[in-house]
Amino acid sequence: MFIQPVKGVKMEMVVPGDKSISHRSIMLSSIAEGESKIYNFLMGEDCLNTIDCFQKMGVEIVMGREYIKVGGVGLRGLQRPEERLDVGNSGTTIRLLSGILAGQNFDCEITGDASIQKRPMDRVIQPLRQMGADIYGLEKENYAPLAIKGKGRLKGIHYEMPVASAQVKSAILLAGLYGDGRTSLREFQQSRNHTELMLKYMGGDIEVKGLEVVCRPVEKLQAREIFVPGDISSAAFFLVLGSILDDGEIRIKDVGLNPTRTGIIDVLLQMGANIEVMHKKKCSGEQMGDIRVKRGMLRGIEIGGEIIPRLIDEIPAIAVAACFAEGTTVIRNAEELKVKESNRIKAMVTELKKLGAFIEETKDGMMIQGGKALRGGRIESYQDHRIAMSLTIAGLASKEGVEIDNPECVAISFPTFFDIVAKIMKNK
Ligand SMILES: O=C(O)C1=C[C@@H](OP(=O)(O)O)[C@@H](O)[C@H](O)C1
Ligand SMILES: C=C(OP(=O)(O)O)C(=O)O
Repeated sequence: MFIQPVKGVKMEMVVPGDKSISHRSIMLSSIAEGESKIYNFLMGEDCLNTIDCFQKMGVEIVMGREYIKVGGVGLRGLQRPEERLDVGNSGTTIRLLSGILAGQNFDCEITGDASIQKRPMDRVIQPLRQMGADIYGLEKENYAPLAIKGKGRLKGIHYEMPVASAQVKSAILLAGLYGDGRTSLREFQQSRNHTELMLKYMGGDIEVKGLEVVCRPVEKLQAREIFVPGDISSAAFFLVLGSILDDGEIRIKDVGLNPTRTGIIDVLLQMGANIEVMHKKKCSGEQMGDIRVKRGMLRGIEIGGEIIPRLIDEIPAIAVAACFAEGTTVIRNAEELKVKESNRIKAMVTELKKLGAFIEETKDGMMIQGGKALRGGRIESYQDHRIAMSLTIAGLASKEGVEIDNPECVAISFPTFFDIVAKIMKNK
């Protein structure tokens, strides 16, 4: 697919529903009691795989035009799937679902695509085993496919988290619903808290004290209406584009603004971007609002430490912004990027170099010397949606455009991405 360069953009857009919240909405509604309605659910491949897993466990999930209807079966109502569950490309699905499956009364197996089978699962296996779960890699220790022999009831534990990961935290909290008492954990750094917020919204017993989260089992979760805000991780590509094009203004409506996710806005503002957040409101326990971005004179900054979990998925897009910023940008403490859908540090460094960027890999991140225009060229997506979309933004802002191999992976989190890009290229 060829991405042609554009000079400017003036448009208002919406981005699809938040991926993290969409996954959780299906999981929690499935084990709640009663019928939930989910509005603005992300119809991306990852979230559709979550739906498929729960349908295979007997949950009735109906996709309507306006909302998705989930017939909650209660905490004890899931049925043993007749076949191996398949999460496709979705790390969130396999890790969160492991927590739920560990507490069931049946055995099952769960797997995913080639990328999932290379991603570390010991981070959930270890705490779940401490809770008494019987979970192991079927072919290779600590990797999918996983076998989970349901224990019915788990032990409440306290867990000190060695990685900043919302997926690990969520797996423990979801397993905690099946615990014999209090389950608690302390985060190493604050990660996204959608599981805590949604559990609370549906009647769960969750207490948060700083970096400590405590979960106690409840008799039931209550079905609710859930409105999923736009995904700030999808908006991020256009926040970067609006900041680096010569002439432009982009407004993105109804974007999730949960403070555990807004690191991208903080970083772009610190780089000198012209961003304004408006019309803030709260919806189903989550914050949202509109964002407006115009060109800013970006400068390089240092990014590392506690902000990393608040922008972990946006680092590929930030690397593109850094190419257009005067001076040096250094990204540190981002080792987690090496175990995502692809090694995102290596992927961005290799591909941006092909476009003419001055960028080097470091042991835990990258260093970018910005301020010179990107030439353009032919690049590879590594079948990783965030890489494909970040490099598309680089292409739109480049001198000669880019040819992207394997762009279809954007459907994992942002199926309408290239429709928006096509509009931008048409209106250039
Ligand atoms: O909990 C979630 O929904 C997610 C958590 C993050 O992963 P980690 O928990 O591995 O950091 C993030 O990268 C992923 O896209 C979604
Ligand atoms: C890392 C991601 O997702 P997951 O871990 O769910 O595959 C992502 O969407 O960037």
